[in-house]
Amino acid sequence: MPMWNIVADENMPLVEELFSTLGSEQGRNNNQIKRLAGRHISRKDLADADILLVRSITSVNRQLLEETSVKFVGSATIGTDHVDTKYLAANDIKFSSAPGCNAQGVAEYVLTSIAYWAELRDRDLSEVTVGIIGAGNVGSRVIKVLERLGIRCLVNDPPLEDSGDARHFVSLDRIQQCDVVTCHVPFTRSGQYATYHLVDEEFLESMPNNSLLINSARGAVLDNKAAYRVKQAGKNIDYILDVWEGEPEVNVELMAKTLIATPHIAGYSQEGKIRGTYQLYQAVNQWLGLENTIPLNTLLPQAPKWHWSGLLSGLYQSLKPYYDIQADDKRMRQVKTDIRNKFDHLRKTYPQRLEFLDTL
Ligand SMILES: NC(=O)C1=CN([C@@H]2O[C@H](COP(=O)(O)OP(=O)(O)OC[C@H]3O[C@@H](n4cnc5c(N)ncnc54)[C@H](O)[C@@H]3O)[C@@H](O)[C@H]2O)C=CC1
Ligand SMILES: O=C(O)C(=O)[C@H](O)COP(=O)(O)O
Repeated sequence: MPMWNIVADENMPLVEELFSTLGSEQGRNNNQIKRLAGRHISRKDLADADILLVRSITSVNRQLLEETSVKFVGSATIGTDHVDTKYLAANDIKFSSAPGCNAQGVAEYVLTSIAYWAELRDRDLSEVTVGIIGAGNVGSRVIKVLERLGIRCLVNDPPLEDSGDARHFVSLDRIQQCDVVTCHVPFTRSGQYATYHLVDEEFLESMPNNSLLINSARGAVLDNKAAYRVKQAGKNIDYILDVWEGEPEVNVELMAKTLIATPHIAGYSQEGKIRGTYQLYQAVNQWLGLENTIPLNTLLPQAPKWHWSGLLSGLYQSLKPYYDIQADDKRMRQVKTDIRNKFDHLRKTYPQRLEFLDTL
């Protein structure tokens, strides 16, 4: 008789290794693990499930969970906009996500993006100012990396500023004037700090000529239609987009106008995915009052690290052997038709990528 019935997204690494013997120290084992495609997990699949482990493509809400036996939901992701946390709380279903798990992967994506843009547009990064919107786990890491290289950063984060965070923040209007803007906010539709279309037509029009906008937060933080219109009208601005409004749908007209287009893989380092599953293993253990018997460091790959040289000229070429963002862009552009149905496949078959920055 299995102890726990677990349903997990098929793209989550190490679930069997971490969860199949969970509870065995109490003489319980043989948990049953069912792996399913995240976008197709249905209420029927969860009829007898105790634990549901998802990634960002499963909408977790009443429609999915009502009349199921799920008692714990874990999302091996930073973002939680796919989860109706109010519904879970009201129905006594424990929820845990994986804050910060892939923040380093995103920071490395952003660093590489900026380095690529600077090389292509012949920009001296010591004279460039980067505006960061959102200074949580990802944004803070981006700031650390860029400042360590001597690149000037300005930061906007009204929720943190209002909470009394002592760091120096600037207004969104000031961010609009930066040479590079990069978004690291959660997706929220309502409330004082809603981020839906935070970067809209007016914002893009206000950005200086020859500037760069990076969105690796959530698609709808950027008004995709407005981004297309602004570019179509002749504005001299570059876009590097990892996330798309309405994924797995992609606005292919906008994609054609990007400098780099990727299929929501900014955080897809091997380590980031492993940390995501591991954080859920820790959370389930805590929920059950069990010890974490498997240490994280036994699961992480030992990746070669890039040497911080402090040299900004030639930065992209020095990073490229560690992370080739142009190859990611090429994979996405090779999809000529029906990208909606190929988006998940691009992500599922994403080549192994290792983190290349040492401890920050
Ligand atoms: N493309 C990818 O592969 C990945 C994307 N993400 C996205 O990045 C987002 C940010 O991740 P973390 O930094 O780890 O989250 P976090 O929760 O640590 O930080 C988010 C920050 O945004 C700030 N914020 C909220 N509303 C804001 C607003 N209206 N204006 C300015 N700042 C605002 C918050 O105060 C907070 O400091 C996630 O919610 C997720 O959507 C995260 C990981 C991977
Ligand atoms: O952690 C997040 O937030 C992300 O955006 C993830 O990188 C998304 O990856 P999937 O959960 O969609 O595989």
